[in-house]
Amino acid sequence: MSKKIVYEDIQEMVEFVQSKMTIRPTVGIVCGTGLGGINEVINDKEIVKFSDIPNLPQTTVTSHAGQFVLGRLPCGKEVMVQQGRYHFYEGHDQSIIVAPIRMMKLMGVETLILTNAAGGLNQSYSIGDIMVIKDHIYFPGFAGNSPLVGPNDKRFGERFPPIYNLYDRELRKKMLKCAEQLGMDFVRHGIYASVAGPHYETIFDMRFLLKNGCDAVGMSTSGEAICGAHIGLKVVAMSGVSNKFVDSEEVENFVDGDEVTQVVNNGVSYVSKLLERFISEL
Ligand SMILES: O=P(O)(O)O[C@@H]1C[C@H](O)[C@@H](CO)O1
Ligand SMILES: Nc1nc2[nH]cnc2c(=O)[nH]1
Repeated sequence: MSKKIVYEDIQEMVEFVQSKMTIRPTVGIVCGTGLGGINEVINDKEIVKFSDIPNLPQTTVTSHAGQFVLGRLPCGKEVMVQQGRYHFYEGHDQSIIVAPIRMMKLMGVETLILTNAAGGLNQSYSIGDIMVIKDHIYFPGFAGNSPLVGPNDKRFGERFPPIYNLYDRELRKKMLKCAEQLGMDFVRHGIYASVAGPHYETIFDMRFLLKNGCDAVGMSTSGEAICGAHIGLKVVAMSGVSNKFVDSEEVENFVDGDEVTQVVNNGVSYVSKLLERFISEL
């Protein structure tokens, strides 16, 4: 387990990044597996690798680049893109997983957009659909693995943050409206089950999640969202559906890691189009 990152560490990281960058972002984007496409439309790019920033380890997931890209979208908004994230299953302390979110806040970000690759549970979903996250069930949090466990530093936020409207209602409405305007009828609105991984689910895991109202399942996002709300960011999140639950005991497997990246890569242009429109309307 890596060391715990405290407020002063985040300040040091932000000072380092700001000493090298001229962009002052108001929107933060976390790119999930295969969802780095927004970078292609960013102008005036400034890039810093996680491994160059004090206190941050490199990500261990091959499809996650491990860098921040700062720059300007065609609409003029300045953004900070986290290309690659830390996952709980990599063995990181929770404070590492959420450190980039806390950095974003100290750098001036107001709106946080989280993306991920997820398995579709809802049988009306298709591979390649995008799901705007309405709410989540955060299983690691139930089991005592919230990023907010431990001494609370008030500079990050209050001890008992209410998260009733975690995935901000107004932002979700705006995102869904943008999807409609763009004619993206494959954009859904559903419930994300966040599990620890790294193993995928058994048939009965999937049946349990589905019965309890979950539409998609993945291994990230919820802790980052909670941490974002704790520190005062407005949060919106979406999943790219990379595979689909097949409820049959005859099927050998319904998901494989390489396929997840491949499928999401194919849908990237849609995700970045949607994000570009959404950010231009913030
Ligand atoms: O970072 P995300 O949530 O997109 O990554 C998902 C979850 C696992 O890392 C991996 C499993 O397929 O993809
Ligand atoms: N836990 C989990 N994570 C995923 N990420 C992409 N697909 C899946 C899936 O089916 N299950």
